Amino acid sequence: TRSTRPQRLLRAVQKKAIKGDPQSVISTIDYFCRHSEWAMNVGDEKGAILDSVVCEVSPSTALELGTYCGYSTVRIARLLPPGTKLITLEFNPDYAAVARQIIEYSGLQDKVRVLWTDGVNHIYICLVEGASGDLIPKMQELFGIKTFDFVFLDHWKDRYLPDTKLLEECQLLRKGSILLADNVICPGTPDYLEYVRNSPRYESKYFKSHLEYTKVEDGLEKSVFLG
Ligand SMILES: O=C(NC/C=C/[C@H]1O[C@@H](n2cnc3cncnc32)[C@H](O)[C@@H]1O)c1cc([N+](=O)[O-])cc(O)c1O
Ligand SMILES: [Mg+2]
Repeated sequence: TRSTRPQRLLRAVQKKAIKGDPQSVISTIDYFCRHSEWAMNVGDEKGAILDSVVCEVSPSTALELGTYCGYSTVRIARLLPPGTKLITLEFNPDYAAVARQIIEYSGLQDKVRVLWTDGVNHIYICLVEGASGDLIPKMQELFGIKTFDFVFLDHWKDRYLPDTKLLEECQLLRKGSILLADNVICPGTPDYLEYVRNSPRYESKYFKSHLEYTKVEDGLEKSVFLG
């Protein structure tokens, strides 16, 4: 059967990127998506904004919702000091398999710790297969996480708001926690945007950019949880 787009993206990384070099993995994926096949990675332009926010926050605990191929996982992990806990959630096993290989190819697998959700044994790779709605309530129990300093939202757009409310309910956000949301214009997350921009519990700011690898407007919304 025909390969999938994530598999073709992985093959491009294995063929063209320098093993153990995260920047080369990132550049290879961006080149592939610009010149061969578009894919829904946050991309280089919005990725630079993501980088600046990660550096500014320098989180000791971080959560990514929607790993997909692991592009933004590598972008984030390459900026984190060792010992940081970056949990990335992906419920599609095929995407998770590709992401794990891309994370390992970049040499970041020890930095990006994952705990499986099978509850049987904890294999330390930071990629958890499971749905955010099921996993968020288990963060303390499974990973010993008290609160997240940084959350990157890039999964199904209608999950941003329910998962943000779930993070609040599970007390996984503290005063000063930063939420950074991709695609708030395209494809758009209107209910999430309305919430973080009008809730007294958040201070929000929009970073105008473009949809990855295109000239279409898109942007990132950075929201500080005020407690
Ligand atoms: O649709 C987009 N992203 C959805 C991303 C979804 C990814 O997150 C996972 N997921 C979903 N809910 C989950 C819950 N729990 C765990 N993984 C989950 C899905 O298995 C997929 O790997 C998108 C679309 C465009 N676009 O131009 O069309 C551009 C973008 O930048 C995008 O991010
Ligand atoms: Mg996105």
